[in-house]
Amino acid sequence: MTPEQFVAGLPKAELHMHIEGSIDPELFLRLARRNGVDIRWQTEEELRAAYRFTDLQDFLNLYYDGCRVLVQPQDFHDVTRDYLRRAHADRVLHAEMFLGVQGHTSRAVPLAVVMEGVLGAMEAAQAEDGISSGLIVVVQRHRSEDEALALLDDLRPWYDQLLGFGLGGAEVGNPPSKFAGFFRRCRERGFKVVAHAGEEGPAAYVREAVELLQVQRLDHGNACLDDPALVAQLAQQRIPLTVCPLSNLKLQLVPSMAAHPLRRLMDAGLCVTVNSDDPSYFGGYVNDNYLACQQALGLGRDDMVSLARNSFEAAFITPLQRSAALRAIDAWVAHGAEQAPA
Ligand SMILES: Nc1ncnc2[nH]cnc12
Ligand SMILES: [Zn+2]
Repeated sequence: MTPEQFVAGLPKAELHMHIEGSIDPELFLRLARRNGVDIRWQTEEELRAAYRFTDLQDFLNLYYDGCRVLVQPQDFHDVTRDYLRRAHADRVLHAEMFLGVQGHTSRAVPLAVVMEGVLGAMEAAQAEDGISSGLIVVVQRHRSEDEALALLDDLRPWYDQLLGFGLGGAEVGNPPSKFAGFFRRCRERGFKVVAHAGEEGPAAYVREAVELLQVQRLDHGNACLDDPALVAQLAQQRIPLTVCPLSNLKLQLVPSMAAHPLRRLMDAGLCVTVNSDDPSYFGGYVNDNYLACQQALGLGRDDMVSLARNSFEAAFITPLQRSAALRAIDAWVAHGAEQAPA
């Protein structure tokens, strides 16, 4: 069995992807036409060529602009349903998805349009493909904490259908401490909390996310390696990292995949997971990310199995879901061993 076949059949969870980052070029053009939205590109090739970024802000400028093609509930439904179909094809059993609601409400798209479209697609994916999913609302860190608090109240009608809250957007200059009150209120209301930290920002931001925001998971977290005491703390508390290798490469945070810190994070004893972040902008879905690491960092089957097991340890799922997923991994590993050349 080739590494491609092994990864393709390996049961996994994806825990770090942005719904708005999964509009593939074909859907993007279709939605722009459907809604009469003026865009700069006419063909899928032109769009793909535009997906070259110098840093996170350069990417975010294009990404927020791209959100303009999402207008009606059906648009939010289509992009979510397409992603979950694609994830199911990568043998993702469970996906936790980020939704950047403020990128839509700030364009006067009603909250109900966004939420009903996305939640309907999650139900359809569960019914049709058996893939489970959870929704995490990410607030934009360049906006104020008051805006985040207002959004938390506005989302009250959907509390039962939300997993939790996260923090995304332009990291440097917008430290986690800016949102300490918001995260406290999210926790008081019983939500899971996660935050992007240490993607472009320093180890000090990772520490703030853990100590001030009390996150249950770190999104990226790569910069923790600059602070050995912090690494020891993350390992001891078993706070998972949702690492996004192709994203880091495309945003020029690492010079090559061979230089990616994934292996060092794993060797430090951290609960590391592999994810796609914004798959259509960064040129790869979750299995592409596993394979890029496997090839550049020489990961063996055991490493890939560890990453998949970690994804279910880190997921916000029930113990029953977790044990079923771990059994599915064991079954695939046993099957893989039977298929191995003598
Ligand atoms: N890689 C990323 N970092 C921060 N915010 C984001 N929103 C979408 N993708 C993001
Ligand atoms: Zn992200």
